[in-house]
Amino acid sequence: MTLEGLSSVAILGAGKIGGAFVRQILQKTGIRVYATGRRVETLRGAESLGAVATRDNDEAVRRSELVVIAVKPYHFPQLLSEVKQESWKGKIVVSLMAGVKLATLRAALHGAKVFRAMPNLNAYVGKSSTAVSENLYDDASRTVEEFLGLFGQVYWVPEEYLDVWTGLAGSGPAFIAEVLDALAMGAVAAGMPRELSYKAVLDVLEGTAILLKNGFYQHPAMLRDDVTTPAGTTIRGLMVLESGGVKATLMKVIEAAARRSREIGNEIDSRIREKINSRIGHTA
Ligand SMILES: NC(=O)C1=CN([C@@H]2O[C@H](COP(=O)(O)OP(=O)(O)OC[C@H]3O[C@@H](n4cnc5c(N)ncnc54)[C@H](OP(=O)(O)O)[C@@H]3O)[C@@H](O)[C@H]2O)C=CC1
Ligand SMILES: O=C(O)[C@@H]1CCC=N1
Repeated sequence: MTLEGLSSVAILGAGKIGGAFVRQILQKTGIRVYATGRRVETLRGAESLGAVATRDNDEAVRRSELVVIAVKPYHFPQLLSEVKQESWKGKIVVSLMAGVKLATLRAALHGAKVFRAMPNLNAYVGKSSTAVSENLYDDASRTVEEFLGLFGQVYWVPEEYLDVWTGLAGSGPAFIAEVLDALAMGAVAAGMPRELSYKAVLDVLEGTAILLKNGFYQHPAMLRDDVTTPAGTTIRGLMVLESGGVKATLMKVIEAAARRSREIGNEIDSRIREKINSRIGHTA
């Protein structure tokens, strides 16, 4: 199935990332979107974007060919109890939940073609960097790749990289935002108004990203060296950066976020297995 062959998509949990997906799908395609949530504000928000908003997750799944799971990982067990098992059959399901493993998803969503993806909030403007696992089904994989392409760049990666990807690219916008805020505050401390500092720092970010992305430098360290004049201003700043252990700290930031993604995956797996076992116990 190509994207053009898709008539309806369900977004289960039209919150921050789910809402960004709803927005892009409706801006770029004629696909009908069923968006779910619990609070009136969530449903109204989705409706105002042009989605069919409902609290009924089962109905949203039944009426759609492709289903996106965009609830928090710890809400996944509850979501599962709201959708009949047979409703998942034959559906393409793309989970955006941090940490939740393919094995867990496959155990929970019998009969569905399951994908685990990790986008980021830049999906709101079609600039996500999204990793997805695994490329097992010909037709469905093509559909998923085209679908995720609506939100930005798509990379097929082995599942073993997805927790790191979550720490780096999924959480990334928050880390970059913190760094930008700190740099702008530094300029304020040195005497420049906040608004002007913020504008300047965003320009620096954009230009640096373009230089690196377009291959003008093979490595960020080469760009750094071109900026750095002997006994100039940059080297003085770099010395402070080094003595503050900023680079090591940022490396640990990504490591810690990736570790948390793995922990979440294990926690949710135990909860889902318990749920499945108790269901089997019930029917035996
Ligand atoms: N935020 C981000 O940048 C990214 C998040 N993710 C992943 O996406 C998922 C969502 O995160 P985020 O968008 O930040 O979280 P939000 O809390 O903004 O969105 C989650 C949504 O799920 C809804 N929800 C919860 N339970 C149910 C249910 N039983 N039925 C229907 N809707 C339900 C909530 O509805 P209500 O508001 O009405 O309570 C809420 O709107 C997480 O698993 C996260 O790991 C992945 C990549 C980036
Ligand atoms: O903080 C989180 O857990 C989610 C996953 C990636 C971005 N936000």
